[in-house]
Amino acid sequence: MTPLSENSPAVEVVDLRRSYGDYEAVRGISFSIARGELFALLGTNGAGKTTTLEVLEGYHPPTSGRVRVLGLDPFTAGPQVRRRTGTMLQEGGFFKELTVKETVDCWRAFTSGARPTAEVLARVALEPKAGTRVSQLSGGERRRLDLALAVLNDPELLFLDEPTTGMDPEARRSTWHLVEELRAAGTTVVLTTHYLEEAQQLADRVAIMDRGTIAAAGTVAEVLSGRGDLISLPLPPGRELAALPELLGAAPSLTGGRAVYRVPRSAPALAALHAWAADRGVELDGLEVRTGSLEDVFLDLAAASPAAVSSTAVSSPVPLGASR
Ligand SMILES: Nc1ncnc2c1ncn2[C@@H]1O[C@H](COP(=O)(O)OP(=O)(O)OP(=O)(O)O)[C@@H](O)[C@H]1O
Repeated sequence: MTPLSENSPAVEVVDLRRSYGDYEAVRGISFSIARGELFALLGTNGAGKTTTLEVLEGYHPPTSGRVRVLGLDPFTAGPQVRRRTGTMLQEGGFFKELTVKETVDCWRAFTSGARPTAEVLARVALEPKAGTRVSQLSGGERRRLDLALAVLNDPELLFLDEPTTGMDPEARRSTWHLVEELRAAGTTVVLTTHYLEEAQQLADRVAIMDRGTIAAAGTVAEVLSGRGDLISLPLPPGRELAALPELLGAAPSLTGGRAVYRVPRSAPALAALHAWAADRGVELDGLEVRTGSLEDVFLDLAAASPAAVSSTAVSSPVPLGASR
């Protein structure tokens, strides 16, 4: 067993490739995750996130490239890695006839160092459902049970594959709170999500996958840097507003009933816009300004590869596509 020094990364991926038959789902990606970091793997549908996660979790070997988790090869050293990691899969494999409490008791029986059942249920606010059969839980409650089981023994490294899918906004926020607490206690977290607000809220760093490669990576600020701000007005524009592309130095994209202009910085663009409007007595009704978001990065990826992204990306939190 290779020891993990304090400074070695919790996860190291070098030129990972993974094929299913002739189809290469992951095409040579590299990244590393420091201990205690929360890293979000984002991407379009079918981009290769789950495949990457499954290689990290030791379910598949890489087709080529090198992967280390807590200093170990997760495929050949599966049991050692699994003792120190927690995993919340997209689909939990529950016995549906057991109650919530029986499910936790059952998992505790074969997990060393597991927390007491009452504490586990309290962590995810499922105490009132302790006696309910798993088959009668809502989708969001089942995800909370999944999460409780993933953190049963306070893992050093936690894999969360779309943890809040199906949760209502309150449950989502309390899950974020729990994930933040775990991270504050030093847990490294690898998260995949289609909710971009979730990544913006939680992640120290993100990598955005598209068709098996990493299209952008860094802190959210780094990924957004240089992308500019967005100024938008409702459509149809008044006749005078036809001059705006020249004034703002950008042609608009037409989306959601609005003309959206991307400018390098909003402050000088707005000053020029208001001066221009005051000179001509033009009203700028419905003017909105916002900084760029991860959603914009996705919309750009969608424009480059329309088939890869669902068309539902409108407002946050936004599921950019359904789970497999
Ligand atoms: N067992 C498999 N056999 C063949 N192809 C597969 C298999 N699993 C995944 N794929 C294909 O590999 C590609 C990547 O799939 P993957 O599930 O890793 O993507 P993803 O980014 O997690 O997508 P989503 O966001 O839709 O869950 C997809 O085109 C998928 O159809």
